[in-house]
Parts: sequence; structure tokens; C-alpha cells
Amino acid sequence: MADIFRLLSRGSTLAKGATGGSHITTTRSKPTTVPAPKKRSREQDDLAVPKELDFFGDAANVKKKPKVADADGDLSMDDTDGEEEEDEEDEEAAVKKENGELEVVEDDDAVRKLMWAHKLKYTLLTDPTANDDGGEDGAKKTKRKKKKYAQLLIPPLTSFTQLRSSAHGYALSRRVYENILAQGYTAPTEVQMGALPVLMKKQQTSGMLTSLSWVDLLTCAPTGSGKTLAYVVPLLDWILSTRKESGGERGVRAVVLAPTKELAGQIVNEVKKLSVGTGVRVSLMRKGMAGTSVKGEEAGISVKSDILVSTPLLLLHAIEAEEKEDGKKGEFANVRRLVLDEADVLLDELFRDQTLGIWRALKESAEKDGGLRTSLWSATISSGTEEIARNMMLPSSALAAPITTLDEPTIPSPPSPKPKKSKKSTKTPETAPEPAASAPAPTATILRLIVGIKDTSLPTVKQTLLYTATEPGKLLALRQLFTTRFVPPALLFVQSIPRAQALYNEIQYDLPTPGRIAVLHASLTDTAREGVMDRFRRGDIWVLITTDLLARGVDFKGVRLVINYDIPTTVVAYIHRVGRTGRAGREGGEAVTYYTEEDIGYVKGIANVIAVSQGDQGKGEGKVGKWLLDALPKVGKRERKELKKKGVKARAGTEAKGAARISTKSGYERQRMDKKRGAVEASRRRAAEAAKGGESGGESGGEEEFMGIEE
Ligand SMILES: Nc1ncnc2c1ncn2[C@@H]1O[C@H](COP(=O)(O)OP(=O)(O)OP(=O)(O)O)[C@@H](O)[C@H]1O
Repeated sequence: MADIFRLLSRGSTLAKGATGGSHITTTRSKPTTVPAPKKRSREQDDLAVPKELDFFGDAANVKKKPKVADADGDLSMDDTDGEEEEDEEDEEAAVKKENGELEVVEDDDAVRKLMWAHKLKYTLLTDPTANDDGGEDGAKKTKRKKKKYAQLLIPPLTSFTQLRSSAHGYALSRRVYENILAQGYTAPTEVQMGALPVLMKKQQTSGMLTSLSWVDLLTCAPTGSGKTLAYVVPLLDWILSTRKESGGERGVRAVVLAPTKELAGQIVNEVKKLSVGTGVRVSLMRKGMAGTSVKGEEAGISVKSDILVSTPLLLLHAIEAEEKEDGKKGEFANVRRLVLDEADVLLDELFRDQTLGIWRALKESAEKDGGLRTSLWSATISSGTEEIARNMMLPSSALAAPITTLDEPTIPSPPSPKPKKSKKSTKTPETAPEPAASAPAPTATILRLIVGIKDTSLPTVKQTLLYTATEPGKLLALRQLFTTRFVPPALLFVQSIPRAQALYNEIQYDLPTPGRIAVLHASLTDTAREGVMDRFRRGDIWVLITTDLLARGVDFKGVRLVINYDIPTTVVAYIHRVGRTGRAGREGGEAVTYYTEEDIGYVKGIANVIAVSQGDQGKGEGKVGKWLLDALPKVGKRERKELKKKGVKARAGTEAKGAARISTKSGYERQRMDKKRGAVEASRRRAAEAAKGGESGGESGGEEEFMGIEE
């Protein structure tokens, strides 16, 4: 593990006053760490220069963005499903020269600056040291021990061309590299800059890139920042580089879990795009595959793919079915990589048991053979989720045995004083002894990567809170928006399935062109769900009414407007819903959140997120005033939990009970309309009966209410 750390981190020891050595990224040296910054409240953070990320101590001296290479778009693509070509040459030097890119990170200060500029923060979670956080002994206060973790400096990836380079420790297959460029991606996004070095760098042994890095990773990066590519490319890289070892045997080697079918399907498509021509196969887990029987059939269809993408329950059933059958995990015995996309949902109450069931089963079967490497991804990861994940990542043996690399003298080191301008040490002090060649395989290296400010919504999305007083007020506001400044496509979120359907019934004819509004929720059939997704992606649907089903992960590139018709029941849900717009740095996205009297207690959390994310950019109606933040009441933990579980009470329940009803009409008007409808129906029935009695003409029943395109 020491070797891997040396690959991942910079060599000099700041504690001893070195300002950095001049060496390339693959230098074998001790990790350089910086101590964790003091915790700051969100309100305190200066958003232009997030101080919590200023662990380099000299933010002011940092240049803006580093130069990154533009990709050479002139590619020759071969779509055959053949095996990988041998890498012929190190192309990077030539491309880098052409583009004048920043190629090799020179020293620790350069790494710090680069990490600061791209808001990357790595924390080593493997071996916390108990730290007295200043609590006092006494009658009222009890002394608390707080875990303290070391932070690491890891040179970020500054251009995709580096991925082709052996000198940088990557040597990614040419085909995958070309597939990345074929997507039109010219430079890595920040999460990719931070995660790819951790997950892909290989070890230099006798001048060759041999063993692979050995890291479990928790990544928290903003919505729409390209996390999918950040885990798919390392998976492809690992599968291709270990293909020979696996003897060309087919079968599942990596599993990706996602909370919804929509997201799972999207991930499969991403893997397909990035693996064109590599021979790597990917499948979406379906009923009837791998041990699960469908319609009474006994045997499941064997999964021939290298990568399997699934929602948790389906996969758990398949694993359990196999275990029951022969006590082995036949189909899944070779899985060595596990990815949890939207990890905080997968480890939250609803999915936790299923996810942990899968994780344990895969971990158990991998333990004797190199172990299972896991990575978790989300735009929001709570400390609770982190703790669950950390415990799962630590192998049982590692929990007892100290991990040799982590208590070396270079960790932690104090923050760098203001970097001196040109002073560079030429030699990297090696303080740690080299591990013996026969050292046992690493047991656990758990890293956390945070990109940007944790748990905030995108600053590029204009966010507005709109008080509508009452339920009918929301409908009026929505109709006004449709007739004044509406720019499709829009996603419209409500609290429940009955409310999604009710809103659809109410507004389906509100746009001048019919058929442009649709509804998508979990009660629809798979085919209907897929159909609506396709039509929305094609631009046939302009307004998609949905529940939190589509709040996470789903990437509709061009969504311009998110309307929280019903207030999200958690701040986390708010961040993810709003993140459906402003994808991949797109400007011009907007999010409007309506709230009524019933919601007042729940607005403060959202208002705080908006205030932090918008900073000085929030102008006019988008800005959350201090007066509002001060005026909004605080909500206790218990109430928040309740809200998360059941939603706003006034809107819970069915349409029949009135709670899900969405209409601008008063009770009196509705009663009159019901009576009128009753009379019309009775007269139709009479006409139909008369027609049955021998008279011709007149269709029975007349118009049925249109309940949605998919039903
Ligand atoms: N390097 C890149 N350059 C430009 N666009 C990119 C790059 N990488 C990914 N993208 C695009 O960014 C968009 C968002 O990517 P992705 O869905 O992976 O985001 P995410 O971080 O997983 O978001 P969420 O948290 O909402 O799930 C996609 O449309 C993808 O095509």
C-alpha cells in the first residue's frame, strides 16, 4: 500500500519546511498531507473563495484555472467488437506540445494550487486518530472525542491525453480514450480530474505498469458534474488491463448499483458509448436473469456481460436465489468492483438492507481473491452514510490490525505557509522505509474526495422561492408562468403519485400545443416509463410531471426549468431536483420552488441552500433575503424526519380523500360541476339504453377522461 500511496501523492514533507520537490507524478515517495481545516458553518463561507477548501493557506496567490488540453478531434473509429489493440506509442508528449497544455505538475505547491483551483479535497478515511475537539469536562459538557483524518495532496488529471500516457501512470486503452473524445468531451470535469488519478493510476515496477491502485473511494461532487464517466472509465480500464489474467473468461466482474430503473438504464447507455470497440459488455439486470425466475421458469439466464447494472432488489434476489440453489455465488463469484451510484439513497433506510446484502455477499466471495474494491458517488453524502460505507470498506482483519502506511511521520503535516515564490527543493526526503518486497497485499485504503462545497445546489442555476399562500395559488402561479416566461423543457416535481396524476389531469391542456405535457411515476409500466423518457429526451414532451423518482442521477441534458410544485421534503431532495438543470456546466438553468402556508416550517433549510449556492449571484427575486432567513422558523430533527418519511401532511393521501386534489376551483364550484357531470352521465346512459333498444346511431359512453398518454 505504501507504494500506491507514493504513486498517488506528492513526495515532499511539508512538516519539515520543504516547499516542494521538482518531480513528476509517478515519483515513489511518501504521501504529503495537509491537516483538516477547521469546520466552518455554511453561512460563514466565502463563496467566491471557499475557505473550507483553502487548505493550502495561500488562496490569494493561486492563479485561475490551469490550462488543459483540447482534444484532437480527428479520430479513426472502429466499431468492431474486437479485442484491444496494443498501445503503440506514448502520444501524449506530441499532443501536449501542440496544445501548450500544462503537462506535469512540478511540485507540491503546484499540486496544491491546482487542487484549490478545482476545489478538490482528499481525505484519508482509513485510520482516524481520536482527537480532543476542545470539549470540556464538567457537569454540563462532556468531553467528546472527534475523529480526525489526514488530508492528501494528489496531482489531478489535467487533460484526457494524460490518460494515454505511461509516464503519468495511466496507459488507458486507445479505444476507450477515443470513445471519450468521440463524446465531444475536450477536458476532464473537476470530479474526473480528482477521481481518475485515484482509481486509475498504476504502479511502476521495473519500468512497467503492473499492479493497480488499491483504493476504495467515496466521492461527493455536484449534480451534473460527470461522475458517471469518472467511474465508468476506471472500470473499463481495469477490465481491459486484467483481461489476460482472467483468461478471457466471460462473466460479471463489476457491478453498478443505482436506485431507479431510469438511472440504471442511463448508466448502461453511458458504458456502451465509452466501451465501443473494446469487447467489454454491459447488461441491465432484468427479471429472469441470473437465478431469478420469471413466470414460473426455473433457471435464470446467465449474465454474459463484464459489467452488470442493476437496481438493488433485483440483484439481491438473484444473489439469494443462487445461494439457495447451490450455496455458491456462481454468476457473481468473479465480481471485484462495486460502484454505488447515488450512494446516499442506496444506503438510506429504503434501500439499505438490500444494498448491504449485496455488498456483503460480493465482499465475502471476493475476500479470498484480492478483495472487492468499492466506490460510492453522489452529490450529497451525509456523515452517517460515510460511516456505514467506511465500516463496510474496512476488511474485518484491517479493523484490528493497524495499517502500516498511515502512521508514518509525514501524516499529518501542518498547512503550507504562504508558498515561497521560486524556492524549490530538488530532493524529496524519503522518511518512510520501503516496505519489504514480500509485504502482504494492502487491506484497505479509503479515500474521500469532495469536489466543491459539500451539499450545495449548483450556483449556475438561478433559484427562486415563491410564496403562493395556498394550494390553488400554486396553480395560478404555474399558469402565469406558462403564459409569460416559460422556456421548455421543464421538469415539474410533486410529492406523490396521486398528486402527479392530479396535476396532469388539471394542466394537460394548458399549453397551446396539445400532447406536450406528460406524467411519469413508479405506478406506470416499464414500457410506459421508457416511452415517456424517450419522448422527453426527443423534445416531444415539454413539461414532464414527476415525483422524486426522477430527482436523482437522470441526465436530461437540456432541461431549462425545474419547478418544485410541491416543496421537496428534504434539503438533499432539493439539491438533486434542482440538479436536473445546469448539467455539465450549462448556463441559463432555472429552478422555482412554490411554498404555501403549510410548508413554512420546511423552507428554512432550502432557503439556506439557495443563499449559500447563489451568494452574490442571486439577484432580484432569486436572492433569498436575510430578512426571510431570519423570519423562517427552525424545524426540529423529529419533524424533519417525519417530513422526509410522509411528506407534507396536508398533501399526503389520495385524490379521493382530497389531499392530493389539485384545482383552482372552490369546493362549491366543484360540487356544482360534479352535479352537472352526474346529470350528463345519466342522460348518456339513458341514450345508450335507448339505442340498445333497437335504434341505430349514438356511440355509448362518449368521451372518457384522458388519463395520460401511457395508461
Ligand atoms: N468531460 C466532460 N466534458 C463535458 N461534458 C461531460 C464530461 N463528462 C461528462 N459530461 C456530461 O455531463 C453530464 C452530466 O454527467 P453525469 O450524468 O455523469 O453527472 P453526475 O455527476 O452523475 O450527476 P448527478 O449527480 O445528477 O447524477 C452528461 O450529460 C455528460 O455527458
